[in-house]
Amino acid sequence: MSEAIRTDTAPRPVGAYPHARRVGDLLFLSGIGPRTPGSDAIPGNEYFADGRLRRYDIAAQTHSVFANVRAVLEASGARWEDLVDVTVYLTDIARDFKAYNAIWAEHFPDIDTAPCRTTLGITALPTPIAIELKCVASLAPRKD
Ligand SMILES: N/C(=C\C=C\C(=O)O)C(=O)O
Repeated sequence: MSEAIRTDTAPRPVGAYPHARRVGDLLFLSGIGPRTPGSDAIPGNEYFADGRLRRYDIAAQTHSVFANVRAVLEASGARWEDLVDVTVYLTDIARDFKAYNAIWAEHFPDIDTAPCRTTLGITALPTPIAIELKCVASLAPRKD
């Protein structure tokens, strides 16, 4: 049996999926991006008059996606420290890895308690975002 979690404190899903699903002591999050809950605005994005993306700010997006992941965790009864595995998708890994990696270290300062991480460069994401996180959290008691 599993429980689907949806929350207004995270960006609305762009398809028919929940923000997270709890299966026993494990919590699986859907891919979460940096869109602002409620408005869909992407922090730091600037657009030309015709709507094309002019520039984006990977630092602003990275802080925002972490805040959104925190919101889903909290709505699910989990904490930041419960994250055990994170897959990070970047649409321009050559440009953005360094800045994103530095912000990651701010949010996970202790390597002994940080989640496992895999970072991938990909061609595109479904919305005009540059970073998306796919996370797994464990609600089982930890020993560290
Ligand atoms: N998780 C998905 C998209 C998320 C986009 C966003 O947060 O902007 C999906 O399509 O599976």
